[in-house]
Amino acid sequence: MTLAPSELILNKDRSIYHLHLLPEQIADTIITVGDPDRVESVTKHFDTIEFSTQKREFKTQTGSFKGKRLTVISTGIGTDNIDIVLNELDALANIDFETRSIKKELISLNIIRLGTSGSIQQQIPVDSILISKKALGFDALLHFYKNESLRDLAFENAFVEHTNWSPEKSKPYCISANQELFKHFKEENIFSGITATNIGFYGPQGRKLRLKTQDTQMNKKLESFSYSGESITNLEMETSGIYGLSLLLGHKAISINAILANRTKETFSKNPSKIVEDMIVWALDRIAIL
Ligand SMILES: O=P(O)(O)O[C@H]1O[C@H](CO)[C@@H](O)[C@H]1O
Ligand SMILES: O=c1cc[nH]c(=O)[nH]1
Repeated sequence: MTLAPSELILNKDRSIYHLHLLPEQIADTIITVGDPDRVESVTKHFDTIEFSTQKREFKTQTGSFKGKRLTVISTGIGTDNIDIVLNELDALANIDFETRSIKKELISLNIIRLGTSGSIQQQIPVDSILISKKALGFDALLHFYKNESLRDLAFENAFVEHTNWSPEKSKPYCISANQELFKHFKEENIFSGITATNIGFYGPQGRKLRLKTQDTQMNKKLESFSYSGESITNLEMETSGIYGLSLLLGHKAISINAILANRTKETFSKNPSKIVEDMIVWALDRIAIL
């Protein structure tokens, strides 16, 4: 099947539409960060940088760390951007841009998010690092793809019942991390749990400045929810989309976050850049031996 110009969109230089990348410019292991400025916070540790580009919020650098070729890309904020980044990275790896057709041999990328997040459990303090064992998506991204076989429907239904989830919102979807990557990164001093991915930073994460939220008890309900001994630990805005699309496309994904806020204790890190740097340094050493 040939992909039409309206579906697989290439720029004049044959790069993919939003990311502005050519297939040979990405590595098989990709680090995603939300903030474009965080790309260089990662690549400043590299031995060499072979390539840099930026279009909109999507900044990319490919280089080498301890002999391993890595690409670091910023996604900006939200799962709407994750739709673009994951589909375009997959196209770079698995679509032949000359014939505009899907390759016979598909590549599986390692996708590692190094993000920031807010904890909703007392015992997960600011300035800690957390790996997402599962993601619970409050965004609607995955509902636009055929996805039933990937989801933990029993978990989702228990959560909807516990929270009395409004039918006006999209149904939360629950997706697991890649188990191999989860085991590779999990360590004693690193927290793990279920990450809720939200479609906003304020109302959708229960923050109240001037506007009232639809359910003022939502964060308390998230904190008290437990299913098969597992709890929701933290809130951010990309992991569910990364886990869902990676599984659908045959890539391996893990999301690691520096905890900047503790919503239960109403605290925020006094030095957020330090824990983000600590996370980067720790994660790079684990990524180098993947
Ligand atoms: O720091 P990043 O990776 O952007 O992650 C978190 O920070 C942003 C909100 O401040 C959202 O993208 C959220 O997921
Ligand atoms: O509370 C927080 C902190 C960082 N990122 C989020 O999305 N929420």
